[in-house]
Amino acid sequence: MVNRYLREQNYIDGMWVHADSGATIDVTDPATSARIGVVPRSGQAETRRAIAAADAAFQTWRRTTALERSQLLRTLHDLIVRNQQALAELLTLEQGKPLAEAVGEIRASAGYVLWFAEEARRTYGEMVPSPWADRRILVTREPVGVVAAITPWNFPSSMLARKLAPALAAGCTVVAKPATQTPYSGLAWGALCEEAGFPKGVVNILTGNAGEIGDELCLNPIVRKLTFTGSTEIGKVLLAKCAATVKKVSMELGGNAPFIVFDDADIDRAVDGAITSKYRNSGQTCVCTNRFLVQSGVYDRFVDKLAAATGKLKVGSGLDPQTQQGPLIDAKAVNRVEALIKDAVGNGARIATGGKRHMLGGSFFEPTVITGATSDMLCMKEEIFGPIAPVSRFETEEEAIARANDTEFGLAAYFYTADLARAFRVMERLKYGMVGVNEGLITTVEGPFGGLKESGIGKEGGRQGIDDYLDMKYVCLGGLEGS
Ligand SMILES: NC(=O)c1ccc[n+]([C@@H]2O[C@H](COP(=O)([O-])OP(=O)(O)OC[C@H]3O[C@@H](n4cnc5c(N)ncnc54)[C@H](O)[C@@H]3O)[C@@H](O)[C@H]2O)c1
Ligand SMILES: O=C[C@H](O)CS(=O)(=O)O
Repeated sequence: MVNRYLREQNYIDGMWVHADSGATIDVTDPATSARIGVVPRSGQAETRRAIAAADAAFQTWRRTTALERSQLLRTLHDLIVRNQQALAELLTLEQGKPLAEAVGEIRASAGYVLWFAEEARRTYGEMVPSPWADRRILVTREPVGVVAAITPWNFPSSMLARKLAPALAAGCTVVAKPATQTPYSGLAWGALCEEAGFPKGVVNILTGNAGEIGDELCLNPIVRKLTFTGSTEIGKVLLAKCAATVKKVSMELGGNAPFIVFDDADIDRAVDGAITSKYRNSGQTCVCTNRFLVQSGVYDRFVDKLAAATGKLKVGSGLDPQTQQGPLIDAKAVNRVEALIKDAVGNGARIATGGKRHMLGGSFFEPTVITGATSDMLCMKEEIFGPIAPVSRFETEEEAIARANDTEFGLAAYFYTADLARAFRVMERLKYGMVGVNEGLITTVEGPFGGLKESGIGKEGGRQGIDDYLDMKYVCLGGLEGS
């Protein structure tokens, strides 16, 4: 495969290197499982070297000025924008999403870099009025140091952008491990940072044995912060391991988004929002709607319109410009989706459209609407991470809010209503980190992204996104008699 950003080696201390053993991991086409390339199968030793390189680089990088870091990040942003097509093709090849969505992800990545190029120069401190005539009170914010970043396969570029950009802006250095299924978009960040002129060791990207690399990143005391995006299950494992050295942690974890449609909603707008929120990346996003709660008065109309729109979605290769639904990430994901449908139907749900593997075979699956869903079904309780839309009926606002909140997750929630008073009542009672009101696509760098409860800790993007990469220091400046 010819792509100027394809790298099949680790990027450590400014060098492209194989795993010490020379061992590799196959990278496969999500649709067919055919091998498309290899990456290093690294472990603890390579990770230790990457951490040491980041630590050495930090001693200099931390002393660059905010303006210098801002200018380098702008150079990085411009590089990403100029090469968005090549980066998007690489992303679609390894992850499968439609090329248009991949271009959107690359543009979002560039957006995070530009945002934090600007935020780099606004990490203000404070001077607090002193109670003592001979002393002054200063509050400063300083880079935390070496940051470890572990990212998922579903947005292999933008999830790393959300970590690299604020970390570099704050003056930190980074060791990143991309997902095993989609390593190339992560390694491409090494090539981009190298091309932009970031000093060696500031950014280090390595692939390999997730457990071994993860253990070293979590347990090595030189690493002062772990930022993780992935499943709640793995997030809990890493959170516990980071306790041993009391690291700062950011956790962007799983979701179980409710999508509530009230009787007074604009149904066509709600269906448009439902399609976007449910089927983006073939339902493989953390903020995808996981369950639809529809008030009785509009239930039949909403289901009919949603099923009709879902049935029109074009399934195919992500490289085909006509495709709206690419393959799931692998065969395991297909089996999981099938099992959720079987459980729902076995408990009385009905299939309004879809419901089985697509005729294209491989990891392609029919976008599916399930009606008559009830709260005891697995698809209403677990993160689906696939193109299934379970629809359940409700009677009252109280019932909708109670059911929406009845989950250990708290990432994103959506609801549609024309009633402003109801909008405020529901918005204020939903226990979620992010809420879309009459909108199904809410992610933007300006909005602080992150969840509550078992959906995570911390925010990415927004004014708040750089805070997790800074330590606050209080300085009492004495000996100022007569000042
Ligand atoms: N909240 C968010 O912003 C957000 C964004 C994207 C995805 N996600 C979540 O991510 C999940 C899907 O991504 P996934 O399947 O890659 O998640 P995952 O948890 O299986 O893997 C995430 C990353 O952790 C690594 N990993 C796995 N086991 C590890 C271990 N023992 N030690 C160290 N690292 C380990 C993987 O290699 C990968 O790089 C979903 O639950 C989704 O909701 C959340
Ligand atoms: O999967 C989770 C991503 O954060 C989705 S989004 O593109 O940021 O909305």
